[in-house]
Amino acid sequence: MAAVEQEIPQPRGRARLGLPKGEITSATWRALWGYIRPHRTVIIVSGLLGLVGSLAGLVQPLAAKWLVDDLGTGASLTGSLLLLSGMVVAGAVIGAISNYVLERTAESVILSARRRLVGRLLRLRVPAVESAEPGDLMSRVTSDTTLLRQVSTQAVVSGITSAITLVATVIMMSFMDVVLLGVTVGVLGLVGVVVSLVMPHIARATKESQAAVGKIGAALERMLGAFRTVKASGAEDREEERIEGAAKVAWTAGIRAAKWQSLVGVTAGLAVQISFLAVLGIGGARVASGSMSIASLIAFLLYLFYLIPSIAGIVRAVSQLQVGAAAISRISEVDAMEVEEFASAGARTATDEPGRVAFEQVRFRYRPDLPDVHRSVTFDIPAGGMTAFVGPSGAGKTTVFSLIERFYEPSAGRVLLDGRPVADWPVRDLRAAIGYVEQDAPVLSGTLRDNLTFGAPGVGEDAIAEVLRRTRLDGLIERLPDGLETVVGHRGSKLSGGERQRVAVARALLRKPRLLLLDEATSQLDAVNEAALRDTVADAAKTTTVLVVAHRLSTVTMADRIVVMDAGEVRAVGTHAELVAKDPLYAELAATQFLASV
Ligand SMILES: Nc1ncnc2c1ncn2[C@@H]1O[C@H](COP(=O)(O)OP(=O)(O)OP(=O)(O)O)[C@@H](O)[C@H]1O
Repeated sequence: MAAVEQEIPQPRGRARLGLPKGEITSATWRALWGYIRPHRTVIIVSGLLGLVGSLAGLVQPLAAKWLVDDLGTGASLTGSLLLLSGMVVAGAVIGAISNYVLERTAESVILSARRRLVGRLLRLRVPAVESAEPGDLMSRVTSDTTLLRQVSTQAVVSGITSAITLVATVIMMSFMDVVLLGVTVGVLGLVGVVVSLVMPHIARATKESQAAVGKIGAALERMLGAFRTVKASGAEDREEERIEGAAKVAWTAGIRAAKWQSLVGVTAGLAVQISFLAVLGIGGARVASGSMSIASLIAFLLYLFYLIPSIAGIVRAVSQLQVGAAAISRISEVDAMEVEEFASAGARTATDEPGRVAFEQVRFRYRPDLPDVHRSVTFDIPAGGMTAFVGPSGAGKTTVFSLIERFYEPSAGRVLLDGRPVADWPVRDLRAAIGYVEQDAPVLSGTLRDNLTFGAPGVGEDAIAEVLRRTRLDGLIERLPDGLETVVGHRGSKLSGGERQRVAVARALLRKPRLLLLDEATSQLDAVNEAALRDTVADAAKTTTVLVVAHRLSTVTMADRIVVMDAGEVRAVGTHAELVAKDPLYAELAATQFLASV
């Protein structure tokens, strides 16, 4: 049959997970709007509350002016004092409520960002994850999302309310004295120039700092993932240096961001002080010349002080936006990574019949820059029974399983389950039909029960007991004081290698697979474990199709058929006896590689 040429999906991860660029683009605004949109009503209401609080404060200088005017005329101060106090209290209460609502909303923004990211990470395609660092991906969920807190609510609201308050204050000032207003605006204009020059530096430093935090995560994951190897290799000091190196980069970038932020803060503060002095000097002269009243000067000065929080609010908002933009772009990079289509809920097909598997001239390589692992693989495996895949290390045996599970797509040819190309199966339905035991038999942290029911949640106690018996794990469970509730440690470190394998097999069997893929461990098992596993597999082969990447003679001799792979091709198919007689490579493998485990 003719090979079907297909594009190899490119792993887009690494290319996209580099150091992000510095600018705030329209994509940043779009992403920011995406985070804010579900909470827009709450944000607008609390923003309005904040605005009311700020504007209530604006009346204070006016009340102060009336108070001073009243002092001059000898009228009663009670009314003005009451108004002033009322304004202060109302402004403070409204401000506090608005602040609480905003903080609460910000936490909700972080939660929904984390939810979305986690959902996305779990659905990424295998090549996309392989081209990224797990620790860096983790830091995007934990650390970068935290940076959304301010930008998503505080920055937006305080930026807008501060800008409105600033405009209102300036209008009020213009009623007091236009000349003094001109002086003030002139000085403050300088702040705007400095701030706009400095902001991109803050964005860049923050991005570097976050990227370094990602590197710390990656380095930690590497170290903790191979903790015993690190210790056994005496590599503690070197690993420490590595992690410290990333921490120092984060520190340097953080310091740089802090430097620029301080510069902005100082500039804003200085500008206000200078305008104050200028207004005091020029205003004093104008009062002396009779061009304005002392009450207007006092009110103007109060408005000037009122400008401080507005300016600080705008400066803070812009700088938070820079910080948030760094986080948004790192999070958006995960959004850009390739995910699997999950159209179906993972339903089992109606049948429980053993599956049929076929490869038709399959060609595959892991990355475009790597050589073909499968050059032209063709085989046909009928339903039921046990088929062993053998061949030298690196022949592409495990890759056969990865292609059946659709972790990768072949560049040419077809992989079929039940005569239907796996590419046409909804991914979840396809995987629901398969039980897969990887070579290193991963066991997850948690209890034995968690691990057993991982692929079949809700499975009954009887089914668990039955599978435990079949995998000879019943004895182990009885010996353990906590039985099925025993915590197995990180990656099952509290279990022996053989036990881990049997737990992985039991987990796969509990899914009642129509196709069981078993990548046999290359490590030697003791006689009891090996016999237990062999019996389990032989037993499973009665009701399901079992494919085993075999490393043991005991496995191949009981196989119904053996597929011999070499250099990305199938070179022979037959039984043990047939292949020993007709295939020199198999005869050699049988005589050398497998003999050790007889
Ligand atoms: N994720 C991957 N990315 C890039 N190359 C890979 C990847 N997985 C495997 N390879 C390469 O593909 C080739 C075939 O690997 P595969 O695991 O299928 O071999 P195998 O026949 O199962 O070997 P073994 O008997 O040692 O387990 C090897 O050269 C391996 O280095």
